Amino acid sequence: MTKKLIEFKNVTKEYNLGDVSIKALDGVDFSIYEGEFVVILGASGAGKSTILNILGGMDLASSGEVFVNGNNITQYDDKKLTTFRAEEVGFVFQFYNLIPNLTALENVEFASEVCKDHLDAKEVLEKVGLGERKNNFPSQLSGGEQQRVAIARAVAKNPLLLLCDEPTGALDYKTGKSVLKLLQDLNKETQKCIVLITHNTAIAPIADRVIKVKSGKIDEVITNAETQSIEGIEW
Ligand SMILES: Nc1ncnc2c1ncn2[C@@H]1O[C@H](COP(=O)(O)OP(=O)(O)OP(=O)(O)O)[C@@H](O)[C@H]1O
Repeated sequence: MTKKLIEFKNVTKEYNLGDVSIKALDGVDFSIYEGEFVVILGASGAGKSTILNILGGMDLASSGEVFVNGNNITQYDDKKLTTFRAEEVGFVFQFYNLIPNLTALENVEFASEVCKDHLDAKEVLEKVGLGERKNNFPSQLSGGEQQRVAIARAVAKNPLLLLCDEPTGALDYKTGKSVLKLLQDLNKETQKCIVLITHNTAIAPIADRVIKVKSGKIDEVITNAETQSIEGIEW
């Protein structure tokens, strides 16, 4: 049986703003297995980013437990969380957050070289189709190319999982699709677990499973019997 990689157990998150308390997550339970491509889907404000931030060790749950690869990360101290973020999780955000005065290759190396089992930065850049552009600075690359560098940077760490927060949010339709295809291909080729959050229901069929979030709760979990290639999906 496939191994459970991620488990959320009754996770809550409350933000206290003066007298007002906002329940961003209200008893969230789900599991994600090794090698899965999972889409977390929900409307704006549903709690998607909060889930991803807690899963990536960037935010702390108010209560509940989060297991990653068998370890309860809610019990980690700051030092352990820093190592977890640096080595176990690859992040891809809507805005690529590349370092402007480093080349594409240097951006990838900078992030990965601190990791024990990192991959060869040049090879990963080639894999995302940017071998020829390795000496370019971010400002010399298009948005889609910058996002590919950001994906290479995340992949080169050889992390346990990739967390992608609206990775196509700043891209046009066609470029966004090619970035999703890259993620889908990477998942198929390397079996690296990918968790991608989006509000775009159209892309749900590319995932092995879809976790729907609504008002801080899990609304529904859908298993796609067959995943669809992004090329065949229009929206
Ligand atoms: N730092 C914060 N302080 C206060 N409230 C917050 C904070 N972060 C998130 N929230 C609230 O928690 C709820 C869930 O937010 P979250 O960002 O997780 O939603 P989302 O599904 O990712 O939305 P979007 O698609 O718009 O990014 C929202 O009501 C939001 O206003």
